[in-house]
Amino acid sequence: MNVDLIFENFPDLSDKQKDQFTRLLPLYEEWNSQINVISRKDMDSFYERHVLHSMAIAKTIQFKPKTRILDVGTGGGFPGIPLAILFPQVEFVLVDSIGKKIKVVNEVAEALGLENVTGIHGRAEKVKPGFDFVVSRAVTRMSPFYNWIKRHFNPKSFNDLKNGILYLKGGDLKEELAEFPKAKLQPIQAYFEGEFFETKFVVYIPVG
Ligand SMILES: C[S@@+](CC[C@H](N)C(=O)[O-])C[C@H]1O[C@@H](n2cnc3c(N)ncnc32)[C@H](O)[C@@H]1O
Repeated sequence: MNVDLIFENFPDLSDKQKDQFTRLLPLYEEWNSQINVISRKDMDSFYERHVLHSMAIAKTIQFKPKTRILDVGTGGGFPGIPLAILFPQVEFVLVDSIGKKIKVVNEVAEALGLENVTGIHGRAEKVKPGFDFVVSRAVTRMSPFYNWIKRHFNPKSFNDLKNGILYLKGGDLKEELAEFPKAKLQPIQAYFEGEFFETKFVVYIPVG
């Protein structure tokens, strides 16, 4: 599984973006040998499980330039780094409570020349508000997550979707999302082929 998977699913990438996506794998291989940010067994399917999965958000919404996005619990930079490559005019703040993961985020962003990425070491609850969207993957259940970030949003939206949360989640979410009647689930399988995506969704919850 290589970077062609990304090029096939996003055929309009510029040469610069293609180069950045191609360089992601060797960069993460290098960093992962020093600091474990991606499970080693997943490195074989890095472009599918991490990069393409993160980019499902971009099939749900095309962020407009100057949109501000917070990636909560980004770990080594997912979904924030692939989205930042895809939307160079959009500002991304990637936060994680583990400092060494944020070191990897900032090193990868610098190596790729991603001037639209800021990595912050800290807790999501404490980040200064002012975002249009919060993106996330594999951090916690929606109820505590919502409480961490519900005051982080700009009141007005200029995108095609109202400001809110875009969360990559899997499994049976009926119970978890029962208290969020406005939640919309978009199956990722509608965008990408592959067994990995069969039970996964982009969950969108408007906030405010
Ligand atoms: C399972 S990892 C997922 C990392 C990344 N989103 C991904 O999908 O590869 C969960 C991450 O959330 C971070 N985290 C948990 N609670 C947090 C909080 N309150 N604020 C910031 N980061 C948090 C952890 O440090 C960890 O790196």
